[in-house]
Amino acid sequence: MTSSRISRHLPIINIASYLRTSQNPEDIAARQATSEALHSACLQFGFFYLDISEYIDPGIPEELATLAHQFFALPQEEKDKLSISNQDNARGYARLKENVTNGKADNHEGLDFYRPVQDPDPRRPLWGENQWPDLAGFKEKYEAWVQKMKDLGLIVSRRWMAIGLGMTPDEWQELRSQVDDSFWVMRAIGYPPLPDDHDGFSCGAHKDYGCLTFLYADPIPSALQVFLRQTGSIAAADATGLPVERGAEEGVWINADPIPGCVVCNIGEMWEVWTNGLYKSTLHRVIHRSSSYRVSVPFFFEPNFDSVVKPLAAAKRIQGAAGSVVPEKKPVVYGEFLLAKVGGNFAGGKYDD
Ligand SMILES: N=C(N)NCCCC[C@H](N)C(=O)O
Ligand SMILES: O=C(O)CCC(=O)C(=O)O
Ligand SMILES: [Fe+2]
Repeated sequence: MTSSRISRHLPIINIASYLRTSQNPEDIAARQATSEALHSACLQFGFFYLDISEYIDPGIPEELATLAHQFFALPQEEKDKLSISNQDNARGYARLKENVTNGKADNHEGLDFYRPVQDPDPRRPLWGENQWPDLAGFKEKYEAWVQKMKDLGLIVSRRWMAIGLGMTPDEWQELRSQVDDSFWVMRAIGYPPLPDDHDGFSCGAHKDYGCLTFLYADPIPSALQVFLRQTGSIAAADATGLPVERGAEEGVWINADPIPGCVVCNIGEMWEVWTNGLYKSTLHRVIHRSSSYRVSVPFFFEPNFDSVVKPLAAAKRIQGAAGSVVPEKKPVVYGEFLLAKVGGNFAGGKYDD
């Protein structure tokens, strides 16, 4: 069994081997192959599918989507009761077009949850309390998902970094201490079809902020799109890509349609710093035009709030061995970076003064 196959351009990587801890040669070889597939997926795309069907029953994320549909179908005044303005302007419900990307209103509504904090204070940015809908099973099922996705983040990082990036056990322990209390974010996003006259996107082009995003979405094609920079290999790989964009950087937008049993996974900007640019965090956007209401549930596995993210020795060794001279990226305190990002997500935030 191979752990990776190329389909619709983005690799599909099955993590089953990571769930087995045995040291028999077959399992070791399978984990090696999985890590190599992750490494090359990130060198090439920064985006891939993780087949998690042996890790979690595929019916479980479908239940999350069903609950999200129920929530978004409530009357506007019911949804507004959970408004982010009740809290820290981040945790809770944001109306259609309240989120802004690249200066334009996004045609989606969303319900955001963050890692709970010890001493909540709604006046402190990001430090309020989560607001859960009063729908049977909602909180329990989403909280169970948070636990599974946090574990997945650690399982994937550990094997991948040790084998794929060639980290020593000590180096992994050091990195582990920066993600073991992840300041995770989870969103339920609701996308009505994009009106023809809307000046913007369902979600404008952006990079994710942290480490790893695990996205479940309704099985609707042609919504999420990923920007592939136009390099020789990508140009050759692309047969059905959308029209080439001419801008600062050339490339193609390809669809990342849902695949049963898989989550779409991409690396965020902190990974770009850790790998000193060896891995690139990839732009993506959502253009949802089909007639149905679309729901997606991204889980963002992020560093700890206080983590100081800086280029890893393992990445610099790889760059050194390849003879590439790469200027070293500056350290970033994750929590500060996140605060600046979230502050920019709204047209006129309450912390603007
Ligand atoms: N935590 C994450 N990645 N949330 C999604 C970001 C969506 C883009 C955002 N409005 C922006 O302009 O950055
Ligand atoms: O809804 C999607 O497919 C993607 C959403 C996304 O990229 C995000 O929330 O960061
Ligand atoms: Fe995203």
